[in-house]
Amino acid sequence: MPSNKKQHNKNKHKNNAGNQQNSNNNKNNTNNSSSHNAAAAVRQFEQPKKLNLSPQARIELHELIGLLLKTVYIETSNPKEEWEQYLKIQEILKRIQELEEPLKQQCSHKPKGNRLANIDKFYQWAKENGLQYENVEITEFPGYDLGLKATRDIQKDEILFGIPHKLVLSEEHEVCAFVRDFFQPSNLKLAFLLMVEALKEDSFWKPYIDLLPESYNTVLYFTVEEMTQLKGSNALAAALKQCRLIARLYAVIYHWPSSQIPMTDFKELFHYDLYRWAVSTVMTRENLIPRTKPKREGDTSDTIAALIPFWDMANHRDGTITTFFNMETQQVESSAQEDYKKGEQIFIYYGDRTNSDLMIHNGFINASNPKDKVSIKLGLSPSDALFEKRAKLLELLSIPKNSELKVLPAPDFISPELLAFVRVFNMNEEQLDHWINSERAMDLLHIDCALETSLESKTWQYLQTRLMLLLRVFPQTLEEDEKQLALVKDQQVAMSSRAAMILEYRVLEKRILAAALDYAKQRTKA
Ligand SMILES: C[S@@+](CC[C@H](N)C(=O)[O-])C[C@H]1O[C@@H](n2cnc3c(N)ncnc32)[C@H](O)[C@@H]1O
Repeated sequence: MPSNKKQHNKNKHKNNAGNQQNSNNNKNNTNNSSSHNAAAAVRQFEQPKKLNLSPQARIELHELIGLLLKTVYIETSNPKEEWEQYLKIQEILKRIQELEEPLKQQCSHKPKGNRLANIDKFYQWAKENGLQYENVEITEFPGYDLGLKATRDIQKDEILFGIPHKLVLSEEHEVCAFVRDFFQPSNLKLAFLLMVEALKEDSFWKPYIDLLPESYNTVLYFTVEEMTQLKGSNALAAALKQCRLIARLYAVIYHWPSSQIPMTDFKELFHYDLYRWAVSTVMTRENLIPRTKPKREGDTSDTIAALIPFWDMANHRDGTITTFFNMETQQVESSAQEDYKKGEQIFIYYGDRTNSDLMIHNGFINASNPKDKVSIKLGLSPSDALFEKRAKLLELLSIPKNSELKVLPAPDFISPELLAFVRVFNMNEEQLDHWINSERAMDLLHIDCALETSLESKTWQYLQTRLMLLLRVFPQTLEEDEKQLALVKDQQVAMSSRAAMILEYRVLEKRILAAALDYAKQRTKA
């Protein structure tokens, strides 16, 4: 923190080097709350007025945020209403972003120019604070932005780097009680903390923040046109929900009392674009680490979300998780999941995620994702005369009566729970009674469970119809999308990387559905 007015004003107009110097000089003070408070008070007093919006802009913003709050709290009851709500939210946010543009322009979280231009300051800061890395460096890789490169041949299981706890940004750093209690999920606490640090010119984390991307490909950055391209897909509902949640949190934070916020000029500087950046930074880069401090009231999980500088430059490839928090050394350690030749990109495995999750939360997809799945929503109708019996049998199978069940890639196609649900759904009363009283009810989860031919045939017929309907909801056929994707990959059609990701996502989802449909057809014939 700057300790006097002169120093602060000087920094305001300084280049990065000046800020970095200041950050290094003050890094040991970041946990000293009395000097923090005193410095913050000075900051508030001397905050240049140009950062503030005009009174007219503030009045309009205030009204728009009121409208946004009303809109996000409307409960929708079908996909059409959800979509209309999304459009309304986007329209309000668009005007909010226009009004807040001066705040965005002045926001110090924006890396100055090319990200790699900030790399030396990052390394200096990271090394001074205990980062241990040899044989690995941050560099650019086409299609990935930044990534980690092996600077010599590396063998599987070799330790790649160690990152001390001091360099790990988590809720255990300075989150005030109000913020801590407000956000349940650890990653939302962390996003708030990052946002506050990004607004400080002299944050301890500045060299790290300056190396982060300026924007992301998460759904929070999708245009309405891009979101439209997800119509019919499995990912749409979750994507809209995410946009609505972050719009709601933005509006709620806007109304927080200044006295509760751990930064004096926060209310003047806070804006939507900064919030979606912070949330997206956390979503695309977080890792879970064990708590090092005792749990407080309301803390349920033993792990917390954390941003881990340097580690978070590694891109994803299928494999196994090789990053661990070493409690003895209090370091995050990562080992090589395979052999690497000098100059090759080093990948880590982010964990099992569907392409829908990857696209919504991580802003990329994995074309050969072995963990991909497509959900089908199924539920029992309370007006069904056999509702109670079906519900009872489903309970015996530990399947909720309203479920999202999974269609899987080859060679599985239909998950055991989906198959069992559809079997139960198609049983007559006699069959339900039989299976409720059978010790072998769990056999219904197995593909080759001995069932009456008529029930088996109804089951596969039902699955065929559902899969066909899911494919028909898309405005474009699989063949049309595949053709378009081939043209994009051959560079015969120009498309933004985000639009190409959405197109490829649709292709992958439809391929899973189409392959499962073929399988269901074969089973019907059998
Ligand atoms: C933890 S960061 C990795 C570093 C990042 N590439 C950067 O430039 O800062 C995760 C982000 O990297 C990109 N990424 C990671 N793995 C990828 C992959 N297999 N394909 C494409 N992009 C990937 C995505 O943008 C993702 O949100």
